[in-house]
Amino acid sequence: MKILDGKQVRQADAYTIAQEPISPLALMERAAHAFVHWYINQFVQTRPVAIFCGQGNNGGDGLAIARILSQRSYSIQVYLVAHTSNPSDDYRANLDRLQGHHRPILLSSEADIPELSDQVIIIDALLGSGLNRPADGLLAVTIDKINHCDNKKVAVDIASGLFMDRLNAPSDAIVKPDYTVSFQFPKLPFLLPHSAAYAGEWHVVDIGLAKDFIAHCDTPYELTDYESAERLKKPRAKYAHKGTFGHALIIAGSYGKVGAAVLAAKACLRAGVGLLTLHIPKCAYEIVQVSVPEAMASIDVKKKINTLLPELQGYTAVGIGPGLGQHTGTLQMLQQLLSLATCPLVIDADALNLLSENKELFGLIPRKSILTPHPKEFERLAGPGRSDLDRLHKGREFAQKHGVIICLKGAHTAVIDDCGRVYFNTTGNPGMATGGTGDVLTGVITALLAQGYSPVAAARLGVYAHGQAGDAAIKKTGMAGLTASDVAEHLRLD
Ligand SMILES: NC(=O)C1=CN([C@@H]2O[C@H](COP(=O)(O)OP(=O)(O)OC[C@H]3O[C@@H](n4cnc5c(N)ncnc54)[C@H](OP(=O)(O)O)[C@@H]3O)[C@@H](O)[C@H]2O)[C@@H](O)CC1
Ligand SMILES: [K+]
Repeated sequence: MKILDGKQVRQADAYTIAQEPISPLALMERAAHAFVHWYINQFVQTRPVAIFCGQGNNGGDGLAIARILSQRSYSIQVYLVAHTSNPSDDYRANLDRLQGHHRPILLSSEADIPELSDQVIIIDALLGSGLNRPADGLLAVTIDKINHCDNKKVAVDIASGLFMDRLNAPSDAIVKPDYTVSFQFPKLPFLLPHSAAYAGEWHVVDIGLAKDFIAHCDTPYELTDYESAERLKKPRAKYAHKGTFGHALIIAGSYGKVGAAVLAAKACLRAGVGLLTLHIPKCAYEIVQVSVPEAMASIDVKKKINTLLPELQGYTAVGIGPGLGQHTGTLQMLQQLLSLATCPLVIDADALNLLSENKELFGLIPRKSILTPHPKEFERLAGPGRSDLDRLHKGREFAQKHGVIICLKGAHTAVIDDCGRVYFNTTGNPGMATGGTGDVLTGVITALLAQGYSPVAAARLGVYAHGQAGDAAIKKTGMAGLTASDVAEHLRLD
């Protein structure tokens, strides 16, 4: 699913109106019905509804939603905030249509803002994607009051006060909803850590904007959702043998961090690799042979760290990093690997830290290698970002400049390809913020690369499957109890 900017959404809107054709008012009605369809599946009729409306089209949606809910026997009360001398035509039309069903209350000062009982659900339709300055005056006061209620809150399209395409200042008044029901597309701030709190749990509803327009819309931002993940998957052929699914080499582990190598190996096998060799220091030999009997071991000359690059011939993908440590001998091995590798690599954890400390090695990284930093590791690589958006721009620049793919890990891990396109992941949960899940991810992506997936597909599908495994695992363990081993165990690539 694509993520469009405000201008593109307006263009999609105008194109649909002209080509379908459909009147703007009928399109607003369709959007309101799509919202209500979601709403009635979520909240029972016995919960009263307070709908706060502005005077743009977002407010028009709110009024249409109020009418449709009232026709469905929901008990509603509309509160209007007059913030412009020029209300939109479709706002006016829906205000007319509401007459006979319901009498809205106009809020003209702070004292008019109602105290709501706990049972009331708040629908926020004050401001939408047409926000062109921070909310102030009575709008800001109303937003503040809404935020101070414990009531459940649902934003129509986007939380009032949240900019779609630019950063808000920390002091801006923005509704903090429990849910956002977004029309046709998610908005970029839903995917960024600092603004995600202003989206709550977000849902996208189809309002029938023209599919051909959307298909041709050029945007750097997309989601990896269920449909796109399914499209990325390659079926496993009936007459396949273990050679069909590649031979992965994972270079991992050091004294005290052998577990990282084990986790990466288990995940690699669960993600369907044909053969796996683990290159490990001597101290890890017995641990690995016992805990991952399916993997072959390549043993380093050193007891506690990896220093000697094995012969690379025959491997279809190489992953390096989990539990590696940052010893000088290991750095030399990494340098050798970067120079000699003929296939793309997966570079994680300590291998990334070694690169950050030795930036002159960037030029050696094989093209289309996959780097999997968490935000701190990314800052060490590319410098600090002033904001999430700035970090994302830095990621796009870095990926293009060095011809690599970056998995910038977070709640919505961003896979950034070497053309600067960004694919936000939609699976996973906060339980996965625990030691070892990164090692599991390295194993999964290395397995997919080894099986012949393109690096971008391996990164997108790997990140998606990793999150999906975390989601499956918490059904048994709960969020707090989730371990990286649970994630590895619940991986399912078909
Ligand atoms: N294609 C779709 O997806 C569809 C979208 N639809 C809906 O339309 C919504 C977008 O509608 P919209 O453009 O009218 O914007 P919206 O935010 O309601 O109002 C903007 C008005 O408020 C004003 N204003 C701006 N900032 C302000 C501020 N801080 N404080 C005070 N005033 C401020 C500004 O006027 P100004 O005061 O600048 O003259 C402007 O007139 C979208 O979110 C969705 O809900 C559906 O109906 C159908 C299909
Ligand atoms: K809103």
